[in-house]
Amino acid sequence: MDLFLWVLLAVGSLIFWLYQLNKDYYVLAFFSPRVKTKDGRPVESIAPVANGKTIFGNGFDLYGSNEAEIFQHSRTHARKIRTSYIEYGMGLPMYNIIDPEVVELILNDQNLINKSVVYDFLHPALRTGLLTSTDKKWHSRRKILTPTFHFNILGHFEEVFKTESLKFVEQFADSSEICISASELIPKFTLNSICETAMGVKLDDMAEKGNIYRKNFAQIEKRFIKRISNPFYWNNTIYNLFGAKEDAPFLNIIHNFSSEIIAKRRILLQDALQNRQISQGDGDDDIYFNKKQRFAMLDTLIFAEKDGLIDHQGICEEVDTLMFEGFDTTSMGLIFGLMNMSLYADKQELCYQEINEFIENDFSNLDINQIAKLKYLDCFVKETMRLFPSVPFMGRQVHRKTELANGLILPAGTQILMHVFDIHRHPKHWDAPNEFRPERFFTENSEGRHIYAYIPFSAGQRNCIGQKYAMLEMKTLLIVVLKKFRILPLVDPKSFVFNSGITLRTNNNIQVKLVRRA
Ligand code: HEM
Repeated sequence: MDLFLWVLLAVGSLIFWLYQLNKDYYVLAFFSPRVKTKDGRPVESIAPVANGKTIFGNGFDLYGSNEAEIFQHSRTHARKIRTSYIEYGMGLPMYNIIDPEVVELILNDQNLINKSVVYDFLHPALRTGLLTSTDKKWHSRRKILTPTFHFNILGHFEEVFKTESLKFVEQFADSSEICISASELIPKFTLNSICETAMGVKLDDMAEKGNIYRKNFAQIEKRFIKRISNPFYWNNTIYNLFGAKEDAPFLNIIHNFSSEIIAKRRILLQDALQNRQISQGDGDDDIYFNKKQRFAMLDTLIFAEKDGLIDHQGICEEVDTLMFEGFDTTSMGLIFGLMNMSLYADKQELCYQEINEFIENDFSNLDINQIAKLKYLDCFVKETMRLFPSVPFMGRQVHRKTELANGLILPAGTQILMHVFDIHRHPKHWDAPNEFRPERFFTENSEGRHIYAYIPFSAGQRNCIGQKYAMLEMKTLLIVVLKKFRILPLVDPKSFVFNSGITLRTNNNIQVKLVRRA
């Protein structure tokens, strides 16, 4: 009897202790520390807590889901909850943001520049390059790479975009009309462009290897999503023991591809390294640049290596990062850009008229200055990226307790998930958010709109370093295609099923019909 009482007392005490502890930690969500408020108000009055599918908070909400279900999970919450919300799972609070007002608080906070744990899942592929690194390493890499995206350098890259765009349309030289799969052809164009501009290497004699690279990267992306959907694999040790070996063959192929590119460029640069001249100028000229040879971003890294600012491993990290960031993102922008041209004939016509006004038929004046005059095309591309942001999601991690101006206190370890896809379609900030209307971006129609309602390239310190490059590349191809062809629709986006990926994905093969202009 005594024993029974002792057991009862012990169990009662344990329950009482857990009950008390549950105020500070979501006990069943593996002791996730709770988000609190500065003035003691209920958290729900600022950010509702989403109901989980199991008693373990939200930790198993995605368990076993496929890419489309994972994508829909966040969309459904955004539709139902209609404001930024909190989830708890696997020992971590997750602050899901769909409001521009809250995104502004996060992206402007100097202490919130560390990426969320999800980006750790990219480490095997990208290691810790500019996208995934933190603190001093990130600062020093950003400093090395920033000058390579300077206006003057972009002017040189524009030459490459033009040449590659002309090569793109040359494929259809014999056809008066042709149905093409943008999903298949565009990634080849963007991979060629990034290899030449960033790496200074033409893919012409490595085309097959380029195809293999793209296929293997797609596999890595699938593995990445699988890892997100299985909370047991969020832990690196468990993943390395049970999941990582399946990644190895894909990783080897992409790392070998980038190593081969680096080796090729090192040979090309050997002369330049021997006789290198470093411009002493300030600002515009403050970049390693050999005038006899076309500059590539990789050159900056190789020269920085000579100055002891980066090592070979660091160069590989940045090359893998630039390849990945610079090819898949612009691919999606262009695929959806061509699709929207095909779907909205009247808006395509406005782009075409404008292009005809400013760009010669032989493209002789197609340069960065002329492209800047194409205001409607600019709005068209922006609207495409609003509805189909190549990077639909960004994550940050709170490394020490942080108070936000909206009254929330986020404990250390909180994962901040910014859903760009939902922010870009937030009904409070966008009229008829699902309609394609480039005119929204006219200056007079943008007045009063929250600046953070549109963040395809992020904002703040960790914004996209390649945004001007990306816009230029996408516009150049659209200009060349539009000058030569009318673009007709072959797909209905209503039938699309979106998938979660590192970038926005759909299983649908996006095709368009090109009809040669007279
Ligand atoms: C349509 C095309 C593109 C889109 C929509 C895009 C979007 C973004 C976004 C949203 C981020 C922030 C990611 C985050 O915070 O997690 C980012 C970062 C980055 N992007 Fe882009 N990007 C594009 C093209 C490019 C290109 C062409 C390059 C390079 C050639 C590039 C290089 C990078 C790098 C290196 C970062 C990391 C910057 C840092 O953390 O300092 N991106 N991009």
